[in-house]
Amino acid sequence: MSRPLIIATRESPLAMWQAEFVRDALCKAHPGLQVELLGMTSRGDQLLDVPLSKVGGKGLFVKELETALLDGSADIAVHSMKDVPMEFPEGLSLGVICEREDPSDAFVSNHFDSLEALPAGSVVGTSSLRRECQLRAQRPDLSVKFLRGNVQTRLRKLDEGQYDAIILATAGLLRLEMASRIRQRIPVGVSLPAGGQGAVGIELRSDDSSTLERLQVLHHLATAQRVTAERALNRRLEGGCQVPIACYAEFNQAGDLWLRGLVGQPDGSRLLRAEATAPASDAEALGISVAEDLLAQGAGEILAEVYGR
Ligand SMILES: NCc1[nH]cc(CCC(=O)O)c1CC(=O)O
Repeated sequence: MSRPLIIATRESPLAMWQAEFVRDALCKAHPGLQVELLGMTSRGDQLLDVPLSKVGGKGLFVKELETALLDGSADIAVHSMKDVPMEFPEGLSLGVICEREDPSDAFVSNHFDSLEALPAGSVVGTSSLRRECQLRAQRPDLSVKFLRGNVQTRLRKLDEGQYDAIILATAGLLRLEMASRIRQRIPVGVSLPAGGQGAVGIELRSDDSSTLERLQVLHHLATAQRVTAERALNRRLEGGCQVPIACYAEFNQAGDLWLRGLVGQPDGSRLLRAEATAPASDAEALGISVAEDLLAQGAGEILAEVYGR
């Protein structure tokens, strides 16, 4: 019997769901293949004290899941694409991108049906500058309050009455079987999502071609092309998910990629928007050109101010 394929995963409910989804799909596609989960308790955004110089890189730090991939204790790591940094440690790469779930932001409230229905002065919870700047631009009469924690923690804070409404990713709620919590899927034109939102990606050792081959059944080309354009925009703007940058690519009726991007002042006083279309084969160039359009409008100053805080 061949040795099992091991998935390194964080132990939050959403991370576990995604790892189990990949495990189940692999087991179904490859009868007889054993797939095991290796849970890692520490938080994903905690950097380990393992300088990349040890594994051949320079000055970067790898996260715990990636350490497990590099030292061979696991074979793959499953990520929400919107949380995946642009650069990978040497020796690791993104193997496949799975089919995207609903990319929208969700309006969640125990008292109101939609963003539009919120009375003036309502308190809305989010910790995302991207959501905050778009919210404030449309509804300067609302009070946006910081909200942190995983999906469950955020919902608990809502239920305790600390907020009138909160904004979460629709995809996370659907995966956690909390669709009934969604009062409104906010149209992407109203709250432009984060690059990669709703898509799951799989990281593995770059030289592990047999695992990559097994993963191919999970690869979704159209999603990968869309996310490639979005990530190219983020990379050009040096953005992660801690910045007021939104971008979203979809296919238009002509079959081309249509990418919309946005950079906003967190207080909502200024929102820069740009968009363009290109064939999917030019996804990368499309992301760069929309980013450069935003930079030409002054995105650099907004981002420099945010990074400087
Ligand atoms: N930053 C946290 C995070 N990373 C991915 C998701 C949701 C699922 C997804 O986008 O795939 C969430 C929660 C949220 O933003 O509400």
